[in-house]
Amino acid sequence: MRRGGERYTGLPPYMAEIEEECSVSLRQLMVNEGLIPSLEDDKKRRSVIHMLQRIVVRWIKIVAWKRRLPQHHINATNATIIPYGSYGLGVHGSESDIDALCIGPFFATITEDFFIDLPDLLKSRAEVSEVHCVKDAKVPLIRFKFDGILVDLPYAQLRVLSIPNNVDVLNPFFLRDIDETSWRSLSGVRANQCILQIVPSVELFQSLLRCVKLWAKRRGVYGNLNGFLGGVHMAILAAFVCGYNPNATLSSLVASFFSTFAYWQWPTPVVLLRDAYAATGSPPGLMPIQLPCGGRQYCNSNVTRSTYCKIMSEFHRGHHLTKGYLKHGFNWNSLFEPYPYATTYAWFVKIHLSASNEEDLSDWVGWVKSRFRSLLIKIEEVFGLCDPNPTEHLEACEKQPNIVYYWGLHLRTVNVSDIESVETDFLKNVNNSGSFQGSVGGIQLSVVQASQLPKNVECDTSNRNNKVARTCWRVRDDKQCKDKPVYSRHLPGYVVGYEKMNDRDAESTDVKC
Ligand SMILES: Nc1ncnc2c1ncn2[C@@H]1O[C@H](COP(=O)(O)OP(=O)(O)OP(=O)(O)O)[C@@H](O)[C@H]1O
Ligand SMILES: [Mg+2]
Ligand SMILES: [Mg+2]
Repeated sequence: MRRGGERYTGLPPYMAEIEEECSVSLRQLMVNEGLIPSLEDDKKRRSVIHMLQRIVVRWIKIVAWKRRLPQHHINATNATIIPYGSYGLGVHGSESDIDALCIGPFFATITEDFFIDLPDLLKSRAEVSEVHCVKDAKVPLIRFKFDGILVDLPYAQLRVLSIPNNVDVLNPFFLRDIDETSWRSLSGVRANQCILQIVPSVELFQSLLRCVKLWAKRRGVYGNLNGFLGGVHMAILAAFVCGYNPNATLSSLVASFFSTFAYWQWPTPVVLLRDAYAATGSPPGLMPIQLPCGGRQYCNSNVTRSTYCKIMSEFHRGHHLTKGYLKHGFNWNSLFEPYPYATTYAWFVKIHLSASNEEDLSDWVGWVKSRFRSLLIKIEEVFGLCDPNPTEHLEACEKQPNIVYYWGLHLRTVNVSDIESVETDFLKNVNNSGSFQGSVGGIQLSVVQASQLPKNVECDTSNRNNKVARTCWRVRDDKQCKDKPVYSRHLPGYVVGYEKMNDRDAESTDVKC
C-alpha cells in the first residue's frame, strides 16, 4: 500500500513514481481548493447530528404519549437519525447540506406526527431557523438550518415499536410492510451503504468523488434541477469506476472516469449491482443510472437533449485533458477551469425571479426551479440547444430580493420576441402544476446578448445558497453598490460575502474575478 491507500499498480518503477507524483499534486489541489472540510467543521456537523438525534427521541416520546401508548411502551420507544447523501459518504464540502433520514416507529405517521409535531419542536430551538415542510416531493422532507448548516430531513416509518440507533436498513426484518414513501426515503441510505461496501477503497472513492464533483461544478454540469448530474449520480459513476479499477491510483481513477463515460453507450444504464438489473423494459431517460439499493430503482434525472450534449462534451474534454496525465508537463488545473460562458455563447435567456422578501424568494425560487426542466424543453423547442448555467446572480441594487440566471443559447442569431411564447408557456406550467403554498413571486424572461451579462458572469462562487438552491452558486452584480466583496479563502475570485464600505473605498474598488 502507498500513500492515501493507493496500491501497487504493476507499472515500471519510474512510471509508478510519476503516477505517485501526479496523485500527490491532485491531492494538493484538493487541499488548496478547500475540498477537505476542517476538523472544526466536522465537529460542528457531528454535533448537529447528535442534537438532532436528541430532538427526534424527545419528539417520539411526545408522540407516544399523545397516542396514549402504555408507559412501558413510551419508555421503550425510540427514533433515530441516519446521515446519508454526501455527508454520509464522507465527501461533503464546508458548504454542503446535511442529508439525514429520521426513522420512526409504527405509530408515528408522516402526515400527523412528522410534519406537525417535529417542526414545532425544531422551531422552539434557538439554533434552528427557516423550517420548511416539503410535503409534495417524491421524498418528502423537513428542510431547515441548524447552526447555519442546511439540513434535509426525510422520514421513514418502520413497523416496530423502537428503532435501534444503529438500525440495519438492509435487514429485511425492518423493511417488511413499509409504505412506498418510507421505502423511497430509505433508498438514499441503502444506496450509500451499498456504495461504501462495493468500492475497493473508500478513501480513493471519496477522493475521486470530491475531484469529479469539483470538475462538474466548475464546468457547469452539476445540479439535477438544471438537468445535469446531481451528487447521487456522480457518486454512482465514481463508484462504478472504482469497482472496475481495484488497483488504481487517484490520478488513474480520474483519467479512467473520463475515458469510461466519454465513450459510454447511453442509454445503456450504469449499474453497480449487476444482478439487480434485468433487461426488462427500457431504463428511463437519456442517461439512466441505477440506484444501488435493490428494487431496480433509477436515480431521478432531468437530463434533456441540451444537457446531455453538454455533459458528453465535458466528459470528452475531461478525457482529452487527462489521457496524457503521465506525460511531462501535465497539470491538473486545466481540468477544473471554470466554463467560459461569456465567450462561448452570443445570446442568453435571462430568467429573473423576484419576491417581496428573502423568505418568500427562497420558497418561490425553489418552486420555480422544480419546474426548470419544462422551461428547458420549451427553450429547446424555440431556440434549439441551451446551456442552463446553474450559477445564480443577485441584482443587488434592485429594490426587490431577486435571483437571476443566464442560460446560454447555441444560436448565433435569435429572434428576441420568441421569448414571449416561452414565458407564457412557462408561467402556465408554474401556475398550473401542483400546489405552491407560498406567496407567488415574479418571473420575467428575456433574451440578452453576451455583452449585457454582468461582468462577473464567469465566476461560479463557492458561496452555497440557502435552503432552496442547494446545487447553485451565487454571484452578486454590485457594479453600482457600495459593499465590498469578500472572496473565498480557497477560491480566489469567488465571492463569499459582502462587507460594508465607506464611500471613498467604494469609488476605488471594482468587483474582480
Ligand atoms: N435525483 C435523485 N435520484 C435519486 N435519489 C436522489 C436524487 N437526488 C437526491 N437523491 C438522494 O438524496 C441524497 C442527497 O442528495 P443531495 O442532492 O443532497 O446530494 P449529495 O450527494 O448530498 O450532494 P451535495 O454535496 O451536493 O449535497 C442522495 O445521496 C440520494 O440518496
Ligand atoms: Mg447533500
Ligand atoms: Mg440534500
